[in-house]
Amino acid sequence: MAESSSKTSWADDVQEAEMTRAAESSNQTAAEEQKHSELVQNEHDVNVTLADMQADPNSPLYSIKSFQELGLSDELQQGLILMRFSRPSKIQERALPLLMKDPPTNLIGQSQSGTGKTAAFVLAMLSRVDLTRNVPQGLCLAPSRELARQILAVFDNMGSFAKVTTQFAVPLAVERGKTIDAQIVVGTPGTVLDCIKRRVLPTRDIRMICLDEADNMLDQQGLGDQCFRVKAMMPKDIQVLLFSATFPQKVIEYADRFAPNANKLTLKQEELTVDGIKQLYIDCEGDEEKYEIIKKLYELMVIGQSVIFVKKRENANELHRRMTADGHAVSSLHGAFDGNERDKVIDDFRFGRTKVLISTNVIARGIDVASVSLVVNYDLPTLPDHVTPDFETYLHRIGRTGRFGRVGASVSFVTDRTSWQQMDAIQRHFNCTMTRIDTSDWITAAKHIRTILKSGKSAAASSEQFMGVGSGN
Ligand SMILES: Nc1ncnc2c1ncn2[C@@H]1O[C@H](COP(=O)(O)OP(=O)(O)OP(=O)(O)O)[C@@H](O)[C@H]1O
Repeated sequence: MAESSSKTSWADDVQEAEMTRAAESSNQTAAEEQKHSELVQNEHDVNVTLADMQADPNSPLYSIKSFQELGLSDELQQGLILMRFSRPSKIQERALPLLMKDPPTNLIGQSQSGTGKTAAFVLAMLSRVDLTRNVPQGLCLAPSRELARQILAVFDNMGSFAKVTTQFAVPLAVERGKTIDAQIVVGTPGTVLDCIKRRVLPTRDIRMICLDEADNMLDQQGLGDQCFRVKAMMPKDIQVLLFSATFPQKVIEYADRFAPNANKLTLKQEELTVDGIKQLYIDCEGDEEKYEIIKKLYELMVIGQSVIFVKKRENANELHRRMTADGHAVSSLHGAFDGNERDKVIDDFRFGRTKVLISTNVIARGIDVASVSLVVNYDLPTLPDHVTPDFETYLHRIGRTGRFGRVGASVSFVTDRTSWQQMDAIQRHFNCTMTRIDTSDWITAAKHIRTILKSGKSAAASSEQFMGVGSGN
């Protein structure tokens, strides 16, 4: 796999929600501290009951088949062993036979966050590669550099025994003047389009195109146009795959146009939320109290790993600055960082070298870090009008925890009438209830969160997933 570094900011970023709204800490006495220290263990050590979950017909991880029955080659099955996947999840069990049968048929695949959609399309794409030909045969598009890079790593790991070659296609990753001959190309739409236009990426032999986070890409003017233009340059009979946890009504028409006559695996609205994620909220008076509360939260809780979502880059910078000044080890990531910085920040987080990541929506979708046990909506996500709640982004954000059967919690901050209304709308939309954390009694509040993170029939995968980033990183 050839991946070169990047030194510029990213034109292909997922659009960040552009809205603005954004904190008194009580001093801890020695006695309090002692009590707190009893509360603050890393609670997210996971129990092993994945097998039980996969036997529960109501779980999105349920399956009755084995990977062997899905007709994958020995090399791909070895890749699964490398990844430590013993049984398929529901989406994998359902999607794989549809994707692998001939003649190839388009597929629109929806399943809850963290239930293994990536492996479904990666395995399907790998299974169609003609290993004797060193030409691009599969193309996968993702809305952000981080997600494209993560998907590439899954291709590299799953395809390692089959010796499938891959190429990363984000700005500056494609060597100047060199024609891409890797069998699988993973990138962001703008760069891929550019490579095709410059005739660096030959499309003649591409048989399959997959859009991950398809609703997000097709719904955004810039990204959507780029995706349609990329597809227009593909062979006419290409197999099209669209995957996401969400397909809101307004995107369905685009999806049907992009993937005509597709088989569809979809979810009902009430099936969208993940049971293992406990949704909490904290009510506070305004920005200053909000900051004091988050500071307190991190003083009191040792949280495995967590992501704090804010609305804008400036807010990420400011929160990073304040928390650092107050002695918290935090990192931050957003679209203004250059490619190398972004890779370093996400790798440090992925490999546990950093524990708290403050970010914009740039990592709201798809990013898979198993030990994230808490997601904080420091600012609730909104549409560009800065008022209407962005339901899909909310779901994707909280889906950064509770991956593949793990437990996790999300905490959303509400500070005023508008954010109350947004939270209320989110609850009604997903028919879910967010539980209030009473911050007037921190001992109880911390205990409450701890209990949530420890409890639950939901459980982790039988082992930590092998989730390296691609070779050369
Ligand atoms: N069959 C399996 N057995 C064990 N673990 C699995 C299996 N399939 C996927 N996983 C693991 O589950 C985690 C979540 O998978 P993945 O990122 O593909 O979810 P997703 O459905 O694409 O999520 P999102 O909607 O957030 O993009 C990953 O760490 C992956 O390695």
